[in-house]
Amino acid sequence: MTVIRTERLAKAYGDVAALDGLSLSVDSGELYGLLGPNGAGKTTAMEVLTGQTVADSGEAEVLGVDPETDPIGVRERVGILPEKESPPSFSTPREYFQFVGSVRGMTDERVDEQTETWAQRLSFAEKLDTLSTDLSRGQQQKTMIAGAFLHEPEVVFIDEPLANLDPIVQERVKRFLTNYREAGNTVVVSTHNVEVAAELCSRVGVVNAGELVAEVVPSELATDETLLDVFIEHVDDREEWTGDE
Ligand SMILES: Nc1ncnc2c1ncn2[C@@H]1O[C@H](COP(=O)(O)OP(=O)(O)OP(=O)(O)O)[C@@H](O)[C@H]1O
Repeated sequence: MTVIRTERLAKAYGDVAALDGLSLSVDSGELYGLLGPNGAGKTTAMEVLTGQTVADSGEAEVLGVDPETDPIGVRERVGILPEKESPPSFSTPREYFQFVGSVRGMTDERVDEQTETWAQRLSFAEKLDTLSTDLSRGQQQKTMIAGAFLHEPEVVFIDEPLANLDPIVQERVKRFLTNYREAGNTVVVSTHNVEVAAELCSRVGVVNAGELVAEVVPSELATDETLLDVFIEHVDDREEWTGDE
């Protein structure tokens, strides 16, 4: 069943075309990767799909809801991990989870349960009552990840989820995401990390200059081909510095 769909989405910021005819479709139970270079339009696509910004033209639908006409309806039903945001500096992770829980209509008991579960999953129980401003960047990221999944939404949008996490926690988050999808939920992950996309995603959409330029099922790649090969084939058309002098 299709749970996320975009049709010829376009959005410009001044003369920059952030989205330029993006069409894609994601089924329930997929861990779908949006893979693209810096500035490809991944974050803008996630923002349109979660009702945080409006496209200039084209269509978008999440769980049958149009994020342009009913942005609150979409946000009620999905989890979101934005790329650049941190938990509010004046609150502790526990308070942030209580806030998320109240917005998401969770009972206090469920919030407490989930707070303990996530603190254990990501090893930050001793930081639950520390002001966010005094947390490390990775501890803030753990708080944001837990916040996105706290109410166990059936669709979750996550932007660079592994940023700032140590390798052990990265592995735990990857395993969690795989289990979450295997339980029938849908996750869209935006990244420019090819290895993460290849390892984690059931399907990857390569986005370049605001359009979908390729789709790949990593497990079906030929043995002599990698996701990086596909990425470079479709994206590396810029005559830029290669790293050699
Ligand atoms: N609020 C904004 N105002 C002006 N330009 C913007 C704005 N947001 C995005 N852009 C531009 O739109 C383009 C797409 O940006 P976007 O953040 O969607 O890319 P991205 O694929 O998520 O990139 P990255 O991987 O670097 O995070 C870029 O050229 C960016 O500079």
